[in-house]
Amino acid sequence: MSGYQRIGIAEAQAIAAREGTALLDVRDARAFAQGHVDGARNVGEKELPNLVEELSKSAPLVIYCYHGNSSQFYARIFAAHGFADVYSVDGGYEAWRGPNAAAPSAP
Ligand SMILES: O=S(=O)([O-])[S-]
Repeated sequence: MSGYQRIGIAEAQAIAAREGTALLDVRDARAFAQGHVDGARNVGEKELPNLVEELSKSAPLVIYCYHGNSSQFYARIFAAHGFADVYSVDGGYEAWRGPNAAAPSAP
């Protein structure tokens, strides 16, 4: 099957926790530096050609952005390059971090 799936946060968290899953954060570097999901890798459009060569096409690939729109753009591209298990996270990072995460926690 080609294409990608849109998934919610609970499913995204479950898939991201699986061994071998690649988790991509496609927001800008500044947003990533301010906070991101553990284990995520920050990537941009320029890196797409390298990523389609580098990442496993059979391993799950979970992509999130700010709200779940641009991650679909990336997901479509990976799927078109033969990635079999591609997910775009509905709600993006904003949903993933949850309503209680607005303020960074102080040490
Ligand atoms: O990152 S976004 O396209 O969902 S605003």
